[in-house]
Amino acid sequence: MLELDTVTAGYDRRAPVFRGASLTVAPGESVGLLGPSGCGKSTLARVAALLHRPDAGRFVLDGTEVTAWRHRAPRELRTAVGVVFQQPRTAADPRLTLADLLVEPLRATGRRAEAAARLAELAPAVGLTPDLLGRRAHEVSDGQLQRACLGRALALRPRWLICDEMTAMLDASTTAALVAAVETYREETGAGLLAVGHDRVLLRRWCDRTVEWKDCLPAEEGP
Ligand SMILES: Nc1ncnc2c1ncn2[C@@H]1O[C@H](COP(=O)(O)OP(=O)(O)OP(=O)(O)O)[C@@H](O)[C@H]1O
Repeated sequence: MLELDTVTAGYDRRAPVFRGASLTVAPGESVGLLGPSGCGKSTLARVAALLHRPDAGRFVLDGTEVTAWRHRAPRELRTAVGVVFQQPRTAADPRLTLADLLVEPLRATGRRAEAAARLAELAPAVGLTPDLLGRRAHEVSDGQLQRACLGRALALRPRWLICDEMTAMLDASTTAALVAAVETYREETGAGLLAVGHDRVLLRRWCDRTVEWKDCLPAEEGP
């Protein structure tokens, strides 16, 4: 279970972006989080991806309360969550070839020996042909780079996947291919998904249920 319970977070403790947001995703479930631009969806997604420490509230992942974020988070929690962002250009190290990008998490966790075998599975799973694997970020399209970023997120076989506007800048066919790659992975592994975005039609079609941002927040005080 992924449980965000009355979380307050932002970038200035005196003026948080949101207060008291709650959201739960069951194992194997896919939840789409919809809301207006700037409300804080990405910030909440980053809390769930162990990338942003909240100011208050609880985050419980598979029964373990998270008390440390980013590099301080225990490895078994960090590797349980894969994350894909909107902008592959800012999320990918430009020095790496797509092949190295795909298996970067294996190298970072001391599992270099598994890299070749995992690469052979990941590249076709995200639709990257062998000719693309030797190229660097500046030599591929946004869609091709985003495929590599999705592959990287799947490299350690996470139990949870967080897709923050993963397809916002992609065309319809690349969007469909990336959604299909996520769903194939989920069918194989039973992973849960939190997909954040504005595209109501896409998220309703993709996810088991969608949640409106306002429904994550506490009901307003009565008059
Ligand atoms: N690193 C940061 N430092 C300071 N403020 C930030 C930072 N990142 C985001 N913000 C601000 O926090 C607020 C919420 O941003 P966030 O990206 O979480 O919203 P969002 O709902 O995901 O928006 P969008 O749908 O446009 O991506 C915005 O006002 C934004 O300007």
